[in-house]
Amino acid sequence: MNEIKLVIAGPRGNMGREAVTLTQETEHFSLVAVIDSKHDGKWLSEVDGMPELDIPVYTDIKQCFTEQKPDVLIDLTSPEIGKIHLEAALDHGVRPVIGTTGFTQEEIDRLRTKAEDKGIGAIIAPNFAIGAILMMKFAQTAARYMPDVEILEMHHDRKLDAPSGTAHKTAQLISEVREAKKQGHENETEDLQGARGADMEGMRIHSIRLPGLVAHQEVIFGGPGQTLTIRHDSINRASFMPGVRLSVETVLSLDTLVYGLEHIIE
Ligand SMILES: NC(=O)c1ccc[n+]([C@@H]2O[C@H](COP(=O)([O-])OP(=O)(O)OC[C@H]3O[C@@H](n4cnc5c(N)ncnc54)[C@H](O)[C@@H]3O)[C@@H](O)[C@H]2O)c1
Ligand SMILES: O=C(O)C1=N[C@H](C(=O)O)CCC1
Repeated sequence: MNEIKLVIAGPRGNMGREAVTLTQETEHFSLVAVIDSKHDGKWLSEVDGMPELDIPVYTDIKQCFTEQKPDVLIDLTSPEIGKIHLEAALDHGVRPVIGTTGFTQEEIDRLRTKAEDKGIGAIIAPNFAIGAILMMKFAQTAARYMPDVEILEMHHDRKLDAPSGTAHKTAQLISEVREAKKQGHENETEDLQGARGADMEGMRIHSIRLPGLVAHQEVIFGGPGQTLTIRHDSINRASFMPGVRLSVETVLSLDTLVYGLEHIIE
């Protein structure tokens, strides 16, 4: 396979560190620069706790793209910054692989049009773990037969966004196969605000944040006399790296924006 020149945004984070390791362990991946919120002009090796790599650190993504001309950007920063970086990548003809969440459908549609106008691929992946993609696919299938469903997502307590991108995507996939439906008792009340969770087309989404967790989700279906629970657990961030690698390799041959790895692992 040809060498792929990569830039990682957020290299000091939990995911960014794993991604830096991935680039070092993958023969055809060449990490040419990283984008950090500080340490501009340093080498990665000069940043506390980072590996001994002579890779330049930039704080200005545009400067980075102009000087390094990477093929692919991997963004693992925050929902707010991920959006800005995706747009900057498209503007510079760099193919973005975005791991951050929080994109609205309108934003996705607009960015897809932009990617298509430029004729380059882009991937937004709310969850890179293959098991999580399967959980979502299985949940979509189950919802055709058991439309009463609640989603329980559980993450570490450093997570900024709620509900998780995965829960949101799961609800969206389920809504493609089931009619909107109010669940629970028609006269139910919330004596404590939020007790019934968020409401998406009648599906309830509950977000748990605790130290010790990484990323977990249960999709619980209920029908007369039975329940079905589909559960996925990421027990460490290495679980996301095969999906990151697949995304980088796939985005090169796309000419549109793909939202969700379920479109890639058919
Ligand atoms: N898609 C997935 O499978 C998946 C998996 C895990 C996490 N995530 C998402 O990825 C993101 C990162 O997760 P994490 O656990 O590594 O978080 P983290 O807080 O450990 O790391 C985020 C890093 O981004 C850096 N950063 C912030 N602003 C920046 C900027 N302007 N430029 C460059 N770097 C900047 C921070 O300094 C930090 O080092 C989150 O949005 C999270 O929800 C996605
Ligand atoms: O750690 C996080 O933050 C994660 N976010 C993703 C989400 O919002 O769905 C899933 C993987 C971990």
